Order: sequence, then C-alpha cells, then structure tokens
Amino acid sequence: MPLLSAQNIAWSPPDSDALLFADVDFDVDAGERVVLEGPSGSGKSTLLRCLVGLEPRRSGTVRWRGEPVDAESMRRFRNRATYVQQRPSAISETVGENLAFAREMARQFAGDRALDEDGQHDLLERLGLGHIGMSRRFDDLSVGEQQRVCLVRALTGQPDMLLLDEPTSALDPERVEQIEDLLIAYVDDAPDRRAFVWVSHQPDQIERISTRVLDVSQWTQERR
Ligand SMILES: Nc1ncnc2c1ncn2[C@@H]1O[C@H](COP(=O)(O)OP(=O)(O)OP(=O)(O)O)[C@@H](O)[C@H]1O
Repeated sequence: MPLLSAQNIAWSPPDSDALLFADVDFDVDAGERVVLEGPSGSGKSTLLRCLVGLEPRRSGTVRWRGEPVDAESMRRFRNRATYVQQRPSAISETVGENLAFAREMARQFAGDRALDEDGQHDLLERLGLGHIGMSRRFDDLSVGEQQRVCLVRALTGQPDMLLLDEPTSALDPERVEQIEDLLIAYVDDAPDRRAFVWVSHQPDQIERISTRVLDVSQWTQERR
C-alpha cells in the first residue's frame, strides 16, 4: 500500500473558479524520493499545501496509508508527513524555543521515536549550525540558517514522509549537497516506511536526489 495517495485533486484560488490544477492523481510508496518539478507558477507549492490541508481543495482526497485524511486525523497526519514550507517561518521567538516547541509536538505524536535535545544538536552540527546560539531570534538568522533550523524542526518527530518545498534554495552548493545527502540517507535508512516529496526545479539537483520525477504542469489548467 502506498504511503501517500493524492486522488483527483483540484484547486482554484478562493476568489475564483479558474482551476490552477485538476485531476492530480499520484501515489508515493515507501522508499521513494519523488521530485515535484514544473515551471514557476505551475502550482508546485500550492499542491504541497493542498496535500497537508493548508489550502482548501476544490475536490479530491488525500490518503495516508490507505485512510482518507480528514479534519480529525489532520494533525496526526501532519506529524507523520511533515511539510517544510518554502519561506521559513518562526513558530516561536528564539532558536531554542523553536526547537523546544518541535520537541513538545514530536513527543505527543512520535513518542520515543522523537529526537531529544541532544539529537537535535547532533543534527544542527551536521548541518553546520553546531555553534548557533539558542537565544538568537529566529527572525534575525539568515534565510539559509532559518532553512536549516526548519529542517531540524521537521526531523524532530522523525516523520515517515517529508514534503519539502525548495528546502535548499538559500544555501551555497557545498551546503546544498550536505543536506541532499542527509535527506537521501534519511529515506534510504528506512526504505520500508520513509519517503520524501521535494519541490525542485534545478536539473542537477533533481538528478542527484530523485528516484522519480513528477511534472506538475501535466495537471496545470489553461487559466481564463
Ligand atoms: N491563496 C492564493 N490566492 C490566489 N492565488 C494564489 C494563491 N496561492 C497561489 N496562488 C497562485 O497560484 C499560482 C501558483 O503558485 P505556486 O506558488 O504554487 O507556484 P510554484 O509552481 O510553486 O512557483 P515557484 O516555482 O515560482 O515557487 C501563482 O500564480 C500564485 O500566484
């Protein structure tokens, strides 16, 4: 059974009937590293946001391990299939508070599997942020630093699926490959239960990270 199924999903902006995309239908199996590609404005970010219920769909169903995701199961789903948005944002003021909040959420949904403070620090170190001050304001970090803190936040619950919207867009090439290697290994270490869906439009990156590529423009509609 697939980890995630998107079935017949369509979306239009709240104030319009003009569909941006329709008939979106795909499965993601455990062990897969799927890239969502497509031209700018084709709807890659919006589709990810639809999958995790942050954009209201016009139609369609999202299934997690075969079960439809509804309002009741949404929080649990988001903790098993964790979304990392394109523009990093703070959930609390300081770096330390952001990480503590992630641990708190992860404890609720992932129990013993969740990373503790040491686990988060190991990860920060692997991402080149070993010395970052816990009292620094998240909003004062560079975007590249924020992206890496967001990745640590997302990995704290050790989710089965990562839904990643251009998570390396603000980083230098060396750091980009470090993060790619880390996330590839994350899936490949538990291919029977983990996968990612990663929005990217850089051909060299797509080549390095993907086992399958989905082009969103196959679902994009002519806009009136
Ligand atoms: N809430 C919204 N209301 C109105 N229009 C929206 C909304 N969200 C997205 N759009 C529009 O939908 C289109 C697709 O946006 P989206 O960010 O999903 O594209 P993308 O493929 O991720 O682009 P990029 O590669 O540039 O990040 C854009 O024209 C955008 O302006």
